[in-house]
Amino acid sequence: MVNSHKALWGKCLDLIRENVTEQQFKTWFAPIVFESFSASTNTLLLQVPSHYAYEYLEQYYVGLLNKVLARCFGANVVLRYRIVTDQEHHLTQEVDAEQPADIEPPRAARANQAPTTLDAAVPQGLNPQLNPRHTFSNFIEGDSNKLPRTVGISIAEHPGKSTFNPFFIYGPSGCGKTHLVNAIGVRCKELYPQKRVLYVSARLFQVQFTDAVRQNRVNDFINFYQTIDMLIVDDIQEWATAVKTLDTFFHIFNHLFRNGKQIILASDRPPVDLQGMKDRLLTRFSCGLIAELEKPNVQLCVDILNSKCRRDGLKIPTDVITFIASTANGSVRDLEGVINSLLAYSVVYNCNIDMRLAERVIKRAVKIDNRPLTVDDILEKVCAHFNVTTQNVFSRSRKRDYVLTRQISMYFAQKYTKMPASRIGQLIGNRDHSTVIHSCSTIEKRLKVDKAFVEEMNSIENAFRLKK
Ligand SMILES: Nc1ncnc2c1ncn2[C@@H]1O[C@H](COP(=O)(O)OP(=O)(O)OP(=O)(O)O)[C@@H](O)[C@H]1O
Repeated sequence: MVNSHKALWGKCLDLIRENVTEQQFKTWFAPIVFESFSASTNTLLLQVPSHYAYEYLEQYYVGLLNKVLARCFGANVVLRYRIVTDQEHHLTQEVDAEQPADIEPPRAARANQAPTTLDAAVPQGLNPQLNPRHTFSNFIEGDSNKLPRTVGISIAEHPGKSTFNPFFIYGPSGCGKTHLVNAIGVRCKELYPQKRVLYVSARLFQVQFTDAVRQNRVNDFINFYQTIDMLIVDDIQEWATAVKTLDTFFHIFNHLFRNGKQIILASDRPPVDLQGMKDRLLTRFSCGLIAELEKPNVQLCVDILNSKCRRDGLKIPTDVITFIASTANGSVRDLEGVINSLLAYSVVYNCNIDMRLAERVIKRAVKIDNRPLTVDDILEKVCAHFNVTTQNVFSRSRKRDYVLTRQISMYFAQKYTKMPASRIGQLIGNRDHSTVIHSCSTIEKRLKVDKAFVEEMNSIENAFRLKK
C-alpha cells in the first residue's frame, strides 16, 4: 500500500514537472520526500528540507500542489508537511498545508520559462502571519502608549506614505510591542486587503536566511522580501551579532524604503543601544519615527484588566483589579497570568474571586523570598533574563549576551553576597579576581550613563526578591 501511495506521489511529481520549469522542479519539488499517506484521515505527509522551502511552496505553488494532489489522491486529500528544522540533529516539525485556494503558480511556471528575479516577485495570497486577536480595539490606550498607538493607526491607514517610515518601537518586555505591531498589520489588511503585509520575528527571518544560504537561494529569499508592502520585524535586538543577516536585511530595507513600502521594527531597546549593528543600518532605523512603549502605569493596568474582564465575561471586584494592577511591575503579560490563575483557582475551589483569593493567588504566583541571595540564585535570574544558560556564561565565549550576563552576575554577586572577588570569579566560570573587578567597574560605568540599562538592572533586581 505504501508503495502504491508513493507511486501516486510519483505521478504528482510527473504532473508538476509538466507545469513548471526544470529549474523550478529541481529546486522546489525534487527535494520533497514522500513520508506516508493515511487512508483513515486521507492525509498525505510530505517531508520538505527547510522552513523556507515549506513557505515558498505554500506561497507560490499551493494552487498547483492542490490541483495535482486532487487529481492523483482524490478531491479531499489533506496535505501535511514535515519540515526539517535542524538537519544536523534530525529535528522536524509538522504543519498542515493551507486549504486549497485559487492561487496561481508564478508567471514563469505558467509560461514554462526559466524563472527570473521578477517572476519571484509576483506571488499571490501571502499569509501575513499576523495574530488576528491583536487589534487596536483591544489595545488599550494610556499615557505610556498614546503616541505609538496613534502613530500606529496613522501608519495602518496610510502605509508607506507618512514620514513615520520606518516606524521603530521599543520598550521593555510585556508592554505590548508585539500586540501593537500586529494591530497595525491587521488594520492595514482590513483597509487594503490587496496589500502584502508580513509579520516576521527577527529569529524566524534569520532562520529562513540561514536556510537560504545553505540551499544557495539567497536571491529568492531577497526577492521574496522585496515584494512586501508592509514588513513588520519583531525583536530585532536578536540580530545584534548576526552580521550576514543584517547585511541582507540592509538590502531589503533599502529596496522597500526606496519604493515607498512601510517598514515597522520592534525591539527591546532603542537603535542607539543596538550594539553590534553597523551605523549605516542604525541611521536608517532612525530616519523615520522612534517611539517608546513604556511600562504601563497602574491606571493603564486597571483599564487593561477591566477590558479583559469585559471581553471574557469575567466578574472581578474593583478592589481586586486595583490590587492586581499594583502588583504587576509593569508587565501586562504578568497581569494576564494572574487573572488566568485566579480563574483557575475560582473554578477548582468553586469560590468567588475576591480579595482573599487574589492575595492567596498572588502570594503563590509571586512569592517574596527573604533568604540571603547566593551566587547560584543570581546566576539563575540573570541567565533567565538574558535567555542564556549557565554553561554559556561559564564558557570562554565572547558572545555579547554571554559576556554581559557574566559581568552582570559578577556585579550583583559582589553587591549581594559580599564574597571576595576571587571566590566570585571561581563560582562564575572559574575566572580570576581581576576579571571580576573589571566586570563590576564596566557595569558601574554603564549604570552612570545608560538610563535603559539602569531600568533593565532594576528589573533583574526585582526578580531577585520574587520567587516563583
Ligand atoms: N495596552 C494594552 N492593551 C491590551 N493588552 C495589552 C496592552 N499591552 C500589552 N497587552 C497584552 O500583554 C501581553 C504581552 O504583550 P506583548 O507580547 O505585545 O509584549 P511585548 O512588548 O512584545 O513583549 P516581549 O518583548 O517580551 O515580546 C499580550 O497578551 C498583549 O495583548
